[in-house]
Amino acid sequence: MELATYLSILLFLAIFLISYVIYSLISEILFFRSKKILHLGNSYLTAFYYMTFKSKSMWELVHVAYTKTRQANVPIAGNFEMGLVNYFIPDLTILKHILVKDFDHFVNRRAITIPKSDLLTKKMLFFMYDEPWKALRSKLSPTFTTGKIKRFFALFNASAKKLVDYIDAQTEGEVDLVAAYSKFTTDTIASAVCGMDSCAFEQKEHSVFERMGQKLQFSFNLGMITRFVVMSCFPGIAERGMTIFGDEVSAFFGGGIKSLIRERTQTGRKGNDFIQLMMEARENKLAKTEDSELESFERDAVIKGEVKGQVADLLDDDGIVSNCVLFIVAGYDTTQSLLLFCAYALAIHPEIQDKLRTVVDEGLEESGGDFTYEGINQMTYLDMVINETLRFYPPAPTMDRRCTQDYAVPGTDVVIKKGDGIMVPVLGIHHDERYYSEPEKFDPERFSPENKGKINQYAFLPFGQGPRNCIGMRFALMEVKLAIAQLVHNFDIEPSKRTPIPMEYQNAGSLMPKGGMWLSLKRRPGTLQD
Ligand code: HEM
Repeated sequence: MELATYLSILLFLAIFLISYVIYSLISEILFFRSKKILHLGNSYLTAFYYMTFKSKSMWELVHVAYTKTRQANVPIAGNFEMGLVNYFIPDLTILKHILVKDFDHFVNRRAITIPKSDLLTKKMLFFMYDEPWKALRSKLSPTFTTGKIKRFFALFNASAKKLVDYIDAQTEGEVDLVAAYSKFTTDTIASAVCGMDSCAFEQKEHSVFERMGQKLQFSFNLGMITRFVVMSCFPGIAERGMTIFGDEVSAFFGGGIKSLIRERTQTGRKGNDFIQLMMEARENKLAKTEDSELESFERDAVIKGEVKGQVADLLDDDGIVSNCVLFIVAGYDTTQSLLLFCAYALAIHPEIQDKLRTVVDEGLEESGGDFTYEGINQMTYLDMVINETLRFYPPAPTMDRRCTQDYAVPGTDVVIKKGDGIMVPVLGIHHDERYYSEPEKFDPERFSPENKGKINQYAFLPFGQGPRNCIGMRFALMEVKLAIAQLVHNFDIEPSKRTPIPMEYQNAGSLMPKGGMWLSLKRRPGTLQD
């Protein structure tokens, strides 16, 4: 091809692209203007501008959008995302309707359509819609009750002790807690979800489970973005064998979990893990939790009305594989994020750390020198510190829904159409001075027994709200409380030269520090675990 022809084609394509971008931008602006809704700007151009010229992460970008809505004092704003109308909702009354009261209009997430050939994700609760989601969620809820989580306590404690030894062996002044907590969450998840020993602490290099577990993370690399785009825009192509996490991971988890199910079915042997709980759930052997046992967060999560979906093939062996993998994915990054920011907050607030240590040490003595489930639950100040960390650094800074039936937003003229998306700006709400006085102050006292009743429940959304909330909350909180109790009991935590102050975030699926979480950890002499 001649150079001139080649250049003409390039020029034509460039003009076409620029015209398309301008056309899309104008249509987007006109769309929101006609509805009298604050337009947040084109999501791609805004992302490009802030990430390139202002070095902001995607989470700070969502915060910029939140500030815009606060300044304009509007209950709802919007933009387009991947061709989808996306409503950004900072108003707590509207959120209460969307997440709980009118949940039947917002049962689904904005999730992509998963190819039926992808073993690891095709039956994940997270990606399920409508009646099948309701059926599966109703089946899985009893696997996360207090009694079941209590059974995992000994596993969590064993992993927390390995964590202490691991950190102790590292201490050369400063430690990057990202690696330590990655091993800890891998270890707890491997044993609680699949009854496997991850060997994460035993090996200097990453163990196989750790390596495979890390490949299960949603990240914003080119490969994963491309797969998501193909799955969203060209589901037909995705159906020809495309998987989200790749074949090696599919073979590892798919093969391992299925052979465990087979072995248990043949021998009758039982395990203390989610595989076992799901096998019992599919045989209807798990008792339904009584309403009287539920806290308000869980009562709001109860699915109202008759559940029509059939669960039989959702929890077959493939279904157990998909949902084991979901628990590994959902519980890894989020839990690690909470642990990291809690350690960070304690390092930069020594007075809070001292108070927490006194509570933990006293509790430990009362329970005879080792942590117990009941003892950890009685540490009110530990609960307050974790809650304040979840407010200040929510591991999931946004969450979403998709509208399933046209919906007139109460108190406004806005009608959200079927198929439109909703974004809930959790991070922004958690730092809004309308709901928290001095929101930029890290203050666990907000969550003291006297004060916590004053917080609007829709202004505290670390685990979401309503029937689609986080099913693993109890699991995560117990695991994190134990690990933090072990940390403050065994170490003095201080900032080091490399500690990021102020904090900067990376572009990751959960809120994560940029460049690691370096802290100085000094072993306390005479600790009970010595
Ligand atoms: C600190 C740790 C965690 C945080 C902050 C967290 C947060 C969240 C949030 C915000 C959601 C969406 C809720 C909504 O849309 O209303 C969610 C969903 C979910 N989480 Fe968690 N999570 C954590 C740990 C876990 C763990 C340990 C598990 C499992 C063992 C888990 C399993 C799930 C599942 C299965 C869903 C989807 C529920 C559904 O679609 O019905 N999470 N989580």
